[in-house]
Amino acid sequence: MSIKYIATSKLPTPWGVFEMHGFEDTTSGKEHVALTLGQFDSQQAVLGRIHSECLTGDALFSLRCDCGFQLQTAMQTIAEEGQGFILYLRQEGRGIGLLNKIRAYQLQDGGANTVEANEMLGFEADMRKYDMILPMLNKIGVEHVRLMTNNPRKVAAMQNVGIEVVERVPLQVGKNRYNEQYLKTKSTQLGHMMSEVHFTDENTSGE
Ligand SMILES: Nc1nc2c(ncn2[C@@H]2O[C@H](COP(=O)(O)OP(=O)(O)OP(=O)(O)O)[C@@H](O)[C@H]2O)c(=O)[nH]1
Repeated sequence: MSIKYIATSKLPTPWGVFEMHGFEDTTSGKEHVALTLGQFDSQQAVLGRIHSECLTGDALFSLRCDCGFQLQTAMQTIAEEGQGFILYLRQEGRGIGLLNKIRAYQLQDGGANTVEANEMLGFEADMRKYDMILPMLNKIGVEHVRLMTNNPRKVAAMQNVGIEVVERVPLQVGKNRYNEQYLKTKSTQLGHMMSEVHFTDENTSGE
């Protein structure tokens, strides 16, 4: 994998004006994005998130997952703090791609859970890789992180490439009647650290 920095622009959002840095994985052709807000001191632990692409949740308002809620909450929290970053990684569907995720959703409509559906299609439950994060974090000047995630694999992935995770900040938002089973499976089979009590039930009664 070889990550090439391409360009930086402003990205005005409802939560603040972020800087958007574009990167290309010249081996796979995948295009990744880092959003930053504020100036970083390399000695300081910066609030941040690694977010994997979820077209359905991030852009199409899907209630099948918690992705869109997590992305929005992370951007809002960074804006409130006045500083932080998001690495938006183009590994849709935990790395199986959008069309395979739709195949997996079809199987889930028939009763499989999110892990079983991946396996029925011949994939591992989680195919994501995180090798791109080091060159991206180097470019935006981050060495120490307070990571917003419930996923211990992301904490390990950062530490594996030499980035210190000073603190894991839980990000439990967006529970609703459509994703309850999905969140439960993430917790019981994918190792996500989630406690029922901290879920917020947002605008998603589904009535
Ligand atoms: N294969 C598959 N992928 C899914 C499904 N639901 C969501 N996803 C993908 O799961 C990934 C979730 O990414 P993140 O929110 O960054 O990561 P996470 O593992 O949930 O960890 P957190 O940091 O706690 O949110 C995205 O790539 C989604 O497209 C599903 O049912 N099947």
